[in-house]
This record gives sequence, C-alpha cells and structure tokens, in this order.
Amino acid sequence: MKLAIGSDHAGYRLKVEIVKVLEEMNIEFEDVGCHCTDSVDYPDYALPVAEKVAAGEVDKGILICGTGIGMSISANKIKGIRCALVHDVFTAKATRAHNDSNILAMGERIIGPGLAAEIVKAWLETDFEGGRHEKRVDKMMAIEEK
Ligand SMILES: O=C(CO)[C@H](O)[C@H](O)[C@H](O)COP(=O)(O)O
Repeated sequence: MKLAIGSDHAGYRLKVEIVKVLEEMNIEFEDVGCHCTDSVDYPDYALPVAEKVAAGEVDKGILICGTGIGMSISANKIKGIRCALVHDVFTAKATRAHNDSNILAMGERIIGPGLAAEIVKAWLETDFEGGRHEKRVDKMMAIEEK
C-alpha cells in the first residue's frame, strides 16, 4: 500500500506525528507538504493528494488542517474522491466499511496525536464491506455525473 499525505500549517505538527505512525507501520508514503508552520492555504495540499488518489498513483490519502473541514471540502471536489472527516475510531472504521472512503481528513485543533494515531490505524486496517454498501457508493459516485 502507498499513501499520499498533506497538511496546511495548522495541521503540520499532527502530520509529523502521523508520519511517525506510518513509518512504524512500514507504510510507504509521499508527503506533498507543507513542511513547516508558516501560513499556507489548505487547497494547495488537498489538491495534489486528491489527484494522486484519483489517478491511482497512490492507494489512499491523509489530509490534516486545523479542523479537517477545508481539506475534506477541497478533496471531495476531485472526481473519484470520497474524503471522510473523522475524529473518532468508530467513524474511522465505519467510513471504510460503509463508504469505502479513500482519503482521511483530520483536524489538529480538534484531536491529539494519540487519538489521531488510533484513527489512522483503524482507517487503514478496515476493509470495505461491499454488499448493500456497494450500491450506495455507486449511487454516491454517480452524482458526479449530474
Ligand atoms: O478547515 C480549515 C479551514 O476551513 C482549517 O482549519 C485551516 O487549517 C484553518 O482555517 C487555518 O486557519 P489560520 O487562522 O489561518 O491558522
């Protein structure tokens, strides 16, 4: 599995912690930035991560800003992206199992690194259940054609 990860300045410190988690899990990843806490604009980092996922260059993506909201709104504008804003382990599992989400968004100003690490692990380790959820995901993605 290969991931793309990105943050803005408000998510940079949490991204550093999540990068450590990915390294511990031996997961290959590409960090699109940002690389410090100087103020930047979250769409500039959501876009490359979402494009890499949509193009199949990577399997999944992780995006972090202050709230996760700007990142998730931006990423979901790219065709093929199902970005889930998650701040608890239950939702992390549910959005993989039911929505087949391909990008995880989190907010550094909302949760700490311990919970974020548990969320990342749960999200990465949960498979899409298919079955009744397949039709719903297909319907969701068909909205992109309207
Ligand atoms: O989701 C966001 C905005 O919708 C993010 O939280 C940004 O990180 C946040 O807006 C950054 O705010 P700042 O005051 O420029 O640090």
